[in-house]
Amino acid sequence: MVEQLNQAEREDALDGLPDWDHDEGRDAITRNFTFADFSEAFAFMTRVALLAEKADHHPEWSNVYNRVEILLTTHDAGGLSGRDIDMAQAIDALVE
Ligand SMILES: C[C@H](O)[C@H](O)[C@H]1CNC2=NC(N)=NC(=O)C2=N1
Repeated sequence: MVEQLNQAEREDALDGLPDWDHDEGRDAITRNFTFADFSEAFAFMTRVALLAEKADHHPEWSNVYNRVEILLTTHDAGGLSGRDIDMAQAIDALVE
């Protein structure tokens, strides 16, 4: 069973992820990425896909040409969990 973050954990986690927005309706975090072209965007998605498989935690996402929109939430918990925060940090590390 995966537990949702409580309010204090949620605030701490979001403070540590300044590039991510909290979608309150979904209880999710989102970040938009823009790359030079489709090839760069898809290469990034490939790297995220490998992270997701390794963690068994998968993004909701979309891609239009050089843009990638990622939403993270934990379906098994019905909202944000530590798994989303870990995944966001790992994704951020890919683009640092
Ligand atoms: C069976 C499998 O472990 C679960 O369905 C995993 C897979 N990936 C997942 N990804 C996300 N984002 N949330 C989940 O609850 C989730 N659950």
